[in-house]
Amino acid sequence: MSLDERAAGLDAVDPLAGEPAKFSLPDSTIYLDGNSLGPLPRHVPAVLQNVVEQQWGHDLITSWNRHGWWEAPRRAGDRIGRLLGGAPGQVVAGDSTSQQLFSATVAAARLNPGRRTVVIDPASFPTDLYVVASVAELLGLEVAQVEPSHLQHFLADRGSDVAVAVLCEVDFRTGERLDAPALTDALHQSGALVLWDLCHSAGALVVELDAWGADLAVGCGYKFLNGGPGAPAWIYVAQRHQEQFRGAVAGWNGHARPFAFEAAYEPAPGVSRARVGTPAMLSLLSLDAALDVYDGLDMVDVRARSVSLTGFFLECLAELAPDLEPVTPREPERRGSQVSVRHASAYAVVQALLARGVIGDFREPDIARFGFSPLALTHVQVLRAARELADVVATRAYADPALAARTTVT
Ligand SMILES: Cc1ncc(COP(=O)(O)O)c(C=O)c1O
Ligand SMILES: Nc1c(O)cccc1C(=O)C[C@H](N)C(=O)O
Repeated sequence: MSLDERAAGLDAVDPLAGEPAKFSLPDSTIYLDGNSLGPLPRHVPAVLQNVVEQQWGHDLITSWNRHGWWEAPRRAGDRIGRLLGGAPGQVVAGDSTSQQLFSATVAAARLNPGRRTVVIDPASFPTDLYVVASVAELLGLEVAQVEPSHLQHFLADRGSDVAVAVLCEVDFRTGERLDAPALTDALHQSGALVLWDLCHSAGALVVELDAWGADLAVGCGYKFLNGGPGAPAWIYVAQRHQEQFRGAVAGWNGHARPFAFEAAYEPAPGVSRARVGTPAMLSLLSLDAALDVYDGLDMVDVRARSVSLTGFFLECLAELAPDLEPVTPREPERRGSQVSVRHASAYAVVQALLARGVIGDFREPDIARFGFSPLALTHVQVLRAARELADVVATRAYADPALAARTTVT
């Protein structure tokens, strides 16, 4: 069977074949960067227009009550929680991932007093490394950079001093996925807590935070959750830790009685205590609206689509560009919703693809990265993207010196 027939066949039997129509993307574009900025769900502009003109413009301050603005962080949080295997009441949306990570790391150190080490994977997204270093500096803790494959060994030696490990489930460069339940268990056996960064998981992978027994987790709203540029992040605090949870910043939105305007801080019951200040409401309501796309969907089906799209891309590359080196694991359970390939001119390869309407991104030093929004793409588009990539490599279209000049920031 030809690749064209395979692509058409996969789209024809796809139980979620109607999902791509929910997104607004230019016809001329194949968008493979949903792990940096998710595409725009078609219905969101109308919702935002109403938020701006009716809620802000007309209903003004009454919208905090009338349009549920005050509850929006918890409302969006519960909707995100459902996608992460978290029962209601454990997730709240707000702030950036970096800020949530900072708060969650501080909270973890406080939840596990007497232990002086924070473990982090050196391959983490850099903000995680910076945040953990700044928490350690502030609280007088020590940072240990440990590769996940060495974690068991490290814990056998120094586990009794580990307060928390901060781990990204999916490597943002390679797309490799960790065995989160096994690592969570190993850390718990040493008495350590785990803080999962699920930026590259939420909305694309089957995450089971409650079933894993995760302690804390954070992630962003603008990647696979499609909340829009700069959409708020979120934090998960397992029910069992909520009464002791104290984040880095005690702000009035997290107070037990915010509108009593009391001088002394008393944390709100439950996960609301992880709120800090006034949320960026337009962005939060954009995220909340974008989450409608997931209503009624089971993450098992979403993940099946992600595996099918990424697997088909790998299959196409194996046939069309056999010399290209994928760095993403071929085993579906070991990869996120991303395929990365290594190429000495990866930056120029990505630029050449951009000129042909295929949007991926480049990651230092030599990675061309393609992120698959599991609901927005078709297998026919995936094949077209693979053909363009194979052609760019085979014809050395990337060798044009104009493409090698580093002119972009992302
Ligand atoms: C794994 C990971 N963590 C954290 C971040 C940073 O998030 P923010 O910019 O919301 O702080 C990103 C992406 O920017 C990321 O990929
Ligand atoms: N957050 C981003 C931004 O504000 C601008 C450009 C890119 C981003 C990203 O999210 C990058 C992303 N975390 C990555 O995995 O590379």
